[in-house]
Formats: sequence, C-alpha cells, structure tokens
Amino acid sequence: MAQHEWRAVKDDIRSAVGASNYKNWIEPLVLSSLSEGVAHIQVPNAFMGDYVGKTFGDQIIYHLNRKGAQVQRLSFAVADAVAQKPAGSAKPAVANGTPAAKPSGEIQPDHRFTFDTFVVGKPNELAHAAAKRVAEGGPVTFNPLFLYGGVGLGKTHLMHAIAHELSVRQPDLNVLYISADQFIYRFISALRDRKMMDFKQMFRSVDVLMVDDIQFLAGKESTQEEFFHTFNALVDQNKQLIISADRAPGELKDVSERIRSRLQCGLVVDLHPTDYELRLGILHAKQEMYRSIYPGVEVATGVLEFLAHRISSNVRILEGALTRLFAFASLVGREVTMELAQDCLSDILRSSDRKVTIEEIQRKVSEHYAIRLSDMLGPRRPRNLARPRQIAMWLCKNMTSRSLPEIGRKFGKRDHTTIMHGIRKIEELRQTDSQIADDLEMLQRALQE
Ligand SMILES: Nc1ncnc2c1ncn2[C@@H]1O[C@H](COP(=O)(O)OP(=O)(O)OP(=O)(O)O)[C@@H](O)[C@H]1O
Repeated sequence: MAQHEWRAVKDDIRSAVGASNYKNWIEPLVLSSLSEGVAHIQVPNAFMGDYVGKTFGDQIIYHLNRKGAQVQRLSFAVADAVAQKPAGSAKPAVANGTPAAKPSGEIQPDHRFTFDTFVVGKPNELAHAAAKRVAEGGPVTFNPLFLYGGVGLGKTHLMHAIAHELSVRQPDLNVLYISADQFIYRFISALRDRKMMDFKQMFRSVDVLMVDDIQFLAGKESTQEEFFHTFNALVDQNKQLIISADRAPGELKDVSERIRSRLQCGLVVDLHPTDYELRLGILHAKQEMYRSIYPGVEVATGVLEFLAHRISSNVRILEGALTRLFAFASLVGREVTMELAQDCLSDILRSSDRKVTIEEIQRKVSEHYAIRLSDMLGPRRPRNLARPRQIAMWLCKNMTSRSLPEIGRKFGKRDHTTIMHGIRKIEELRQTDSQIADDLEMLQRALQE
C-alpha cells in the first residue's frame, strides 16, 4: 500500500476516533508492509503497540480493508528493534495464524486466555463447563463441541483455555487451533501450490482440532467439501473437534446441509449475551490485572458499576474501555473518576446506548407497578394508573428518539399535549419526590440492561 493510501486510511480513522486520540495514538503509526493478511506497523514503543492494538485494532483493520487491503490482523514492532515482535492485535495473536508459523500443527496458546482469567456467570456457565470437560482430555464423549454466541462473548477465549490446559496436562498432544479464515487460506494455497497431500496429512494427524468462526466457510463450496472430509476423518479416529461460530449450526447460512447436521452431532452450547453481574465480575477481574500493569492508578467508587450498566454490547468493547481508561489515567496521572470515564469513553458510550422501544418501556413500567398493560394504555384515569402511565411517557421521551405525537399514538391514541403534560408532571415530581426519582433511576437502569 502506497504511503498516500496509508495517510488516507489514517484520515478515515481520525474521523472515527476524534482529534485527540488521533494525535496521541494513530498519527505516530508507520505502515511498513502488508503481507499474507498481516499489516506490519511500526510504533515508537511496545506500550503503544499493545494499547493501539487493543483499543483501535478493529478500526484500523476495518479502514485498511475499506481501502482494498486484505488484512486480518496487525503486527506491531518498535521502530528501531532489530527483531520484529508482534506486540498486540485486535484478536488474540494465535487466533490469526500461529499455526502458519508452526506448520507441525502445534499451537502456542495465548497465556492471557486461560480458565483462570475467564469469569463465569449465568450466561456462560454451560459453555465453560463443557470447555472444562474437554480440557480434561479424557475419553471423547461428545464430538464436536460446538460453541456459539455473539461477537466478543468469549468463544476464542474458551478455545485458547482448552488448548492451554491440554498442553499442560498432555504436552505431547498435537492440538491445532485455526480460524476458519486461515483454513480457507491454507486450502487455497495448498491447491495453488499443489500441496494437497501435505494439507490433508497435516489436518488429519492432529489429536485435537479447533476451528474458530466457522461461519466464514459460507459460500466456499470446495473448502467446505475438504472441511467435511477432514471432520469425518478425525471423528472416525475418535479425535476431538471443537468448533465455534456466531450462530447455531442449523442457522449457518450457505453451509451445506451435511456439514450443518454433522456439527449438531455432539454437544452444542451457546454463550448468552452478558448480564450486569457478569460484566461487573469481568471488570473487577480486569481491574486486578491492570493494577499490576499500571501501579498507582486508582478507580473511584461506582465507575465499574457505571461501565457495567452502560456498555452491554460485548466483552471486547468493555475490556477495551477499561484499558483505555487505565492507560489514559496513568499517562495523565489522574484517578479514574466518573467524569474521566464519561469524557474518555464518549464514543463508546454513545454507540453502546441500547435502543429501547416504547413497547419495552410500557411493559417494564406495568410490571414494576403491577398494573395491566391494557390499563396503562386504556382511558381510565385513577391515580394508581395515571402515575405509572406518566412515568412511562417520561421514559419514552428520555430514552427513545420518538416524537410526542408518536408517543401519543402508542399510548391509546392520546394527543401530544396530554403526553407533554404527563412528562412535565413527572419532571416536577422528580425534583420533589424521592420515591419517584428512585423509581425512574431504577427503571432506566433495568431498561438499559
Ligand atoms: N467471561 C469472560 N471472562 C473474561 N474475559 C472475557 C470473558 N468473555 C470474553 N472475555 C474477553 O473478551 C474478549 C473477546 O473475547 P473472544 O475473542 O473470546 O470473543 P469471541 O466470542 O471469540 O468473539 P468473535 O465472535 O469476535 O470471534 C477477549 O479479550 C476475552 O478475553
């Protein structure tokens, strides 16, 4: 990629991350080369590589790809260093190609992603238990283990944890972790270089095969064919397979029916979206870890709770937010306060705001006050119905972008002036009635989860 194109990529990133982030973190980056899906970037120091990789890695990859580069990961090297050493990547380094470096198929698990660092809560306890069972390395009882769930919920982390644990318990085991992208890439390269026998040999000689993000096989018919044969060969030899995807096997689009049905033969477990308790648990665990990396950085009471409430999209973003806060607080020598968090994370907080619907608000409020939804929307006006109705109107105004007439229509075709009156009433009561203020706060929090 020519330097002027890299400059254009940086300009695009500036619009996304804002001027001050750009100046501190993006401007100093120098793109040295692009090869085999890896963008090699020079940075002034290792800390910066680590931080930029974790915080802006996804965005850099996204903007490089928009300019036509086919990048899957970033590799950072300190400008003067003789040996180039990856210092950070948007995903765990091994996820994107360690097997390429070690063609024998062995993997080097990323030591950050172990069972010890995986926080367990209701949404992921089943997936965790299944992963633990496979990691014990006993006789294969379910094959494959199929883990699925939305972006950034810990699938890759669990796969690395399994690999890590197996490598400790049974160092001689040949464990291969590979992303589906890498599988495709290797397959195409093998075809091109007429090395299909080597390819088959390598994949069929492993003891444990993990393929991450299998949804990327969609539409790749000949790769699917080869995957199907590899899969069967390993299952026939009673070798463990662990597969992950962003959705259940039956919902994989453009993946052949026979693969989908094979994937359902073992144990299928999903990682549910995180709940508040799990997010808070993860933040506490990460905070402990960061304490040793950034000694002296204090976090004010309530900040972790605030982040756990507001950033509910996925763990990667949650983690990125905390990293950014610690790095920033340590650079400027300040405590992580609520203000600093709001300032420093305004982009993340904006995009994480959950879109709440009028219907959800009405349902939540009627549950809270134990009234029937039909009463809330109906014409009757006794105080025990009118107040919750007005509270719901206030929440609709403050938590959605709907106009007053639109809100009115959804409240039994009421006029917009009635809605305005209700909202004003609650606004007044909020200042004078602490019970109402508490209810509003609680309902808002519950709706954001
Ligand atoms: N329960 C958890 N405890 C601790 N860290 C977690 C947990 N869940 C996710 N993470 C962290 O969140 C980040 C994203 O997780 P991971 O890469 O495993 O997600 P993924 O489900 O594989 O996402 P993708 O769909 O993008 O492949 C990682 O840094 C991981 O360590």
